[in-house]
Amino acid sequence: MVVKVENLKKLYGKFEALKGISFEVEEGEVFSLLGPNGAGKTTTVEILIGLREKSEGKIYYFNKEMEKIDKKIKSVIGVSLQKTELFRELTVIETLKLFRSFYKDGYDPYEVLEKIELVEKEKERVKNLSGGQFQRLVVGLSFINDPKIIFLDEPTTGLDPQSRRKIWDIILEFKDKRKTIFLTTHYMEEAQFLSDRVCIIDNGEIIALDTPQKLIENSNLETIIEIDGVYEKFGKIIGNRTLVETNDPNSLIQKLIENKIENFTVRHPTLEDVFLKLTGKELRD
Ligand SMILES: Nc1ncnc2c1ncn2[C@@H]1O[C@H](COP(=O)(O)OP(=O)(O)OP(=O)(O)O)[C@@H](O)[C@H]1O
Repeated sequence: MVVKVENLKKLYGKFEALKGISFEVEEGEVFSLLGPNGAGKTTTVEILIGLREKSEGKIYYFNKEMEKIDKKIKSVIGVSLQKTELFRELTVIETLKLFRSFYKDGYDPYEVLEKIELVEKEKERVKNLSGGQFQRLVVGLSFINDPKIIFLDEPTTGLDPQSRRKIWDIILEFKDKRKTIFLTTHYMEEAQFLSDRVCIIDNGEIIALDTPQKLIENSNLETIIEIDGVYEKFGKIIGNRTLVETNDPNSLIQKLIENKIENFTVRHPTLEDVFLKLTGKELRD
């Protein structure tokens, strides 16, 4: 086991942001915390990397309990935070070299430059990078010390699909190297695609934890029909769509057609449907 938490609690004043969560992260897995805004994902990550104090509970790294996250542990973890600030006037390569200089061991900055596909931007100032390029640089910095475990807190939030895909490729490369990745995201398709196990968190509590496939199987959801438009008598209304869960799609489709409803898609359930079933809420923003 790489990281384990037991009954982790965090209070901000009287507000309980984490209500006693427990989980274990195994070596070489992509473990995702999936939950909506405010679920407690950043709080969890920042406690695990030693940026915030826990209120209660136990944290273990490599089977050893840690009262404080010490320097030794910090040297084997990599971190990409949501609101990372970099020196805007430095160039990309200067930034990589600077961060590399903080550690004894690690990657050659030029190798990282290649991995994050910013070779053409080597001499560009950080302030001139696009959102996706900046985020790739942040992810690159998270593994410059060749860490054993990498924490990526919502690394793709706000990025376009192509930039998101590039970050996914970097994450998959880590995975191939058997690195342990602790990812937080509120994109269910990201969690579903990248993760070995997903921990669904809402309001500071874990509501499910398993492989994406098992989470879907155990939800007993069968077929989902998504109708364009609001039809309360058929299912749950999500924005301007209606979601219907059914184990008899054929008769439902017939019913829809009889009601002159033709704009719908039939699909397999996703983690988003699991989340909706467990919480009654949508995962999306
Ligand atoms: N420093 C703080 N003081 C008071 N409340 C806080 C503080 N930081 C976070 N919170 C609250 O704790 C809860 C969990 O926040 P957290 O940032 O961990 O959620 P999150 O799942 O990471 O959400 P997001 O995706 O928006 O970052 C939220 O209700 C948030 O408002």
